[in-house]
Amino acid sequence: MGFQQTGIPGLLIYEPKVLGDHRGYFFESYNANTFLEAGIDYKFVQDNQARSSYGVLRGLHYQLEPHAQTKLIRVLEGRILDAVVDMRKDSPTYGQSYTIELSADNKLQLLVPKGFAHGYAVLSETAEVMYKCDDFYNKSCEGGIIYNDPALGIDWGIDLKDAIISEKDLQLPKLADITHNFVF
Ligand SMILES: Cc1cn([C@H]2C[C@H](O)[C@@H](COP(=O)(O)OP(=O)(O)O[C@H]3O[C@@H](C)C(=O)[C@@H](O)[C@H]3O)O2)c(=O)[nH]c1=O
Repeated sequence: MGFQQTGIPGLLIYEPKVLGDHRGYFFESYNANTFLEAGIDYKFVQDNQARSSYGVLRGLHYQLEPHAQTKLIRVLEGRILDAVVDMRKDSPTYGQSYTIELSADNKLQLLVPKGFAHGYAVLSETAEVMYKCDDFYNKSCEGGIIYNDPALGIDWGIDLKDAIISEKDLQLPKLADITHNFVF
């Protein structure tokens, strides 16, 4: 319960406290004070929700400054393999990827700071994913990394032959071909 480190600075796992009783369960899926007490102070301004079926792979995406986004990701239904890549040039873990299974059952949330690329693959028949963002969507600031960049070697937990990927995401470059700098 609470916040766990991932080994990548700023990238945290949050596990809410679930209160069960004879009716089912209740939990605070987000409480700004809980985050503040852990020294985490983001002003989330946009919530996104996406439904996808098995094999859908979205990402890896980020927004550049001045609209870079911190994201807090969780799953309302089903299971996903969530993946992030540290793109902060000044980070000791620059270029490292991190993956975690997030599901409606485990209720884990991943806090992804600015300067990371983010994506996920759906492991269950369907999945409903929700994430909070601390800046608004801005199409002109969008960027991304190709999901199968060999330098990252991300295991998405699905057979990539079955992956369902947008045309936009299939055109994304490798990390090594990205020239802009993310420094925070
Ligand atoms: C991300 C986004 C998209 N859109 C629109 C653009 C487009 O018409 C439609 C679908 O957009 P996309 O194909 O970019 O959706 P998707 O591939 O789900 O994009 C998302 O992927 C995950 C992995 C992230 O981390 C997010 O930040 C976001 O980039 O929704 C918004 O209106 N607001 C938004 O915030």
